Amino acid sequence: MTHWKKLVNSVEIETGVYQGNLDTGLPVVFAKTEHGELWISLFGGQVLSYIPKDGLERFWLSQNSKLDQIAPIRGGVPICWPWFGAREGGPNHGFARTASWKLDQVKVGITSTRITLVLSDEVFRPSYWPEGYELQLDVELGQQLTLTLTCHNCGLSPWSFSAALHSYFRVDNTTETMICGAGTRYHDKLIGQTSIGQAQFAPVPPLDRIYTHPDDTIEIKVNQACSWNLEQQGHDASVIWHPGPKMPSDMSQMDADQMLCVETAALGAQQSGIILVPGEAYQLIQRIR
Ligand SMILES: O=P(O)(O)OC[C@H]1O[C@H](O)[C@H](O)[C@@H](O)[C@@H]1O
Repeated sequence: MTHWKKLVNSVEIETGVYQGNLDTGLPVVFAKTEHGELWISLFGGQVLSYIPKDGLERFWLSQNSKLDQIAPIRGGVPICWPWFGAREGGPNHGFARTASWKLDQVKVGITSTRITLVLSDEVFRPSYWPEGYELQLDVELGQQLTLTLTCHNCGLSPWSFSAALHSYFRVDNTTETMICGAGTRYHDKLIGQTSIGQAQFAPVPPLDRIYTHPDDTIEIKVNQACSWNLEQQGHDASVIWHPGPKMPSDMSQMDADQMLCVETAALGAQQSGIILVPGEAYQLIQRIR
């Protein structure tokens, strides 16, 4: 779906990089370079679309997503932080995906363009997360797209977090897609137990799996002729999700068959979180080709 790709009030802030709004008011950054096109929402610090030189959209964005700066955006690459999944007293997948990030810097280099967004406790410190933190998201558009999420502990005491780059990939047809590199061992969230599957498989929705020994590269074969490659760093798990027919209200049967979430996650041992001490930083990286 591309009907949302209209930029209003736009200003070119660096060569080929524009800041503006969608007609829903959503603040966005749009980049068009020799390497392709990229849309990023400042709400959620979320990449919404990436079309490299081959002209093929890598990310799925729900036709039903409101893009209203209130609800999480269903598509692209939401950032789950400071936790992945549910936690009592706070929103599912944490607050980073519904917070307003700031555009910090744009660097146009010889081989790539890097757009940096930040979110920190100075701007958003909810009562259920009173910790000192700064998040930095570097989105680098070069021969591939690289997303680097850096989490800093700027507080005075250690805290525990988990995180995911919750990428929604655009595929031709979910059930005809082949996944390779996720590993074989996973926690099946639908039945609440560990299972062992095939190293290469076609995802049949509904599925909600936390793969605990993924490779550094997962191949998503979208059809006979093409594959998306997802390289990961800093992760200890990869999540594969599709809700199947009982989908959330911001998804529709119309385009749900073209979606598959393959997510890069840092969850800690037995999904118990990762401890970050004051002054330390943690990086989670995705590279998409
Ligand atoms: O609906 P959301 O809060 O965006 O969550 C969407 C999905 O995210 C992940 O993939 C989880 O593993 C799923 O359990 C969850 O349903």
